[in-house]
Amino acid sequence: MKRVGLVGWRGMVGSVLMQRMQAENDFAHIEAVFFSTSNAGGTAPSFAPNAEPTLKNAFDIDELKKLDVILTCQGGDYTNEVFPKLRAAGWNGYWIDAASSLRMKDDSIIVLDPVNLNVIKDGLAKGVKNYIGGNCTVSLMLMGLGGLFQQGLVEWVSAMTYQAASGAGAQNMRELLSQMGALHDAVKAELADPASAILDIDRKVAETMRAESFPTKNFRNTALAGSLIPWIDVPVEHGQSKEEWKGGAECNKILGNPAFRSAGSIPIDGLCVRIGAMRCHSQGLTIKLKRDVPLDEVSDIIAKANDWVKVVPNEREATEKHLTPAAVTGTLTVPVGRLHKLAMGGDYLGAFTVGDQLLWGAAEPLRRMLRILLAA
Ligand SMILES: NC(=O)C1=CN([C@@H]2O[C@H](COP(=O)(O)OP(=O)(O)OC[C@H]3O[C@@H](n4cnc5c(N)ncnc54)[C@H](OP(=O)(O)O)[C@@H]3O)[C@@H](O)[C@H]2O)C=CC1
Ligand SMILES: N[C@@H](CC(=O)OP(=O)(O)O)C(=O)O
Repeated sequence: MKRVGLVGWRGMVGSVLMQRMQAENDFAHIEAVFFSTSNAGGTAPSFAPNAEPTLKNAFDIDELKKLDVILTCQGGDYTNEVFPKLRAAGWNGYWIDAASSLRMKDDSIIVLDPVNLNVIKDGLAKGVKNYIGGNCTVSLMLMGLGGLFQQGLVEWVSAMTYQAASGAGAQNMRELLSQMGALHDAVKAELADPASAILDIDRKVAETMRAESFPTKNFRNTALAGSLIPWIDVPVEHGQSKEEWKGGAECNKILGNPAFRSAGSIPIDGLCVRIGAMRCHSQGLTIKLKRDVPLDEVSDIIAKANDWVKVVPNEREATEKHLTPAAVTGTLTVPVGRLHKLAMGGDYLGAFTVGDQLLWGAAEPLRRMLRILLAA
């Protein structure tokens, strides 16, 4: 049985991972060793039957060296500190990671097996040891539209995103709810009175979200509730945010294409926007097809690409019921809808997709990579 070290298991992504690993009985197939950056020597969680009883120190290179596989959701700072030391110490095990630090390195593969199992298998055969989960927005787009890419039908994509608070972290989810509460509190009396004027309510809400006292520390002094933030992560070249750059860079790497912006890669670009959803990212997509593929064929290709994508008919009721963060949150289903040819021509496809950014966007590709390794 492989000894698998779990780091970051009690964080937000890690907790979702633990839930999924229990649901899929993954712990029956491994000897789990739980690590902590803050509580070494504490009691390890009881849900893993073959686990060591105490938490190990996540910075102890000698302990980490004893493992066959390390699966970490601890974050990029941890990876940057520990991974180079571990490799320098001669450790040759498999490193599976949620953080972005190693994604674009030549000796790592971005894992999303329903889309790139061939790339993963090729990597394993070549002795690649680092398998990194993709950016949530990228993974969710490919889970939804992977079929079109696999059939070689995509010339370029423009993705306009609507990203949930969870992508910014647990504290941001809390802050979003605090903002919602503060807005409601500001107009509670008026809301209880059906005769109150809506423009008075609106004015008070606007004053509240602009006030010094509005809880905005985690969102960099910006209101999200009742508003949106059209910038995610740090600026990079070409006027893009880093989140926007990841769309092109990671998608092409996942698909095994030449590097983004080089000959033979697929141009993928757009604007990434934070909105007041809890943990589902949504994306409005313009897809330039290489030819005018009939819509029923497009729909069929998308639907058959994997077991989780579901095509939602381009109808109002079906869209309202199945193509929203409220409908999708907490599930592995990736609905794709609003499919129609755009006014620009028959080779321009409009689409909208929604996905849980903590499941397919973060935890699920990691546990599936572990199972691929165990089966290899
Ligand atoms: N948030 C997201 O949407 C995504 C995140 N990622 C990656 O995953 C990494 C981890 O993200 P995320 O799970 O959001 O990070 P969290 O902040 O939720 O957890 C990270 C670590 O913080 C420590 N921690 C300190 N206080 C607490 C507490 N009260 N509850 C739980 N853990 C606590 C834990 O380490 P310890 O037990 O050692 O103290 C935990 O493993 C990110 O840095 C990113 O690289 C990837 C994709 C999506
Ligand atoms: N940046 C993403 C979340 C995330 O953690 O992405 P990455 O895994 O690429 O760092 C968001 O804000 O929604």
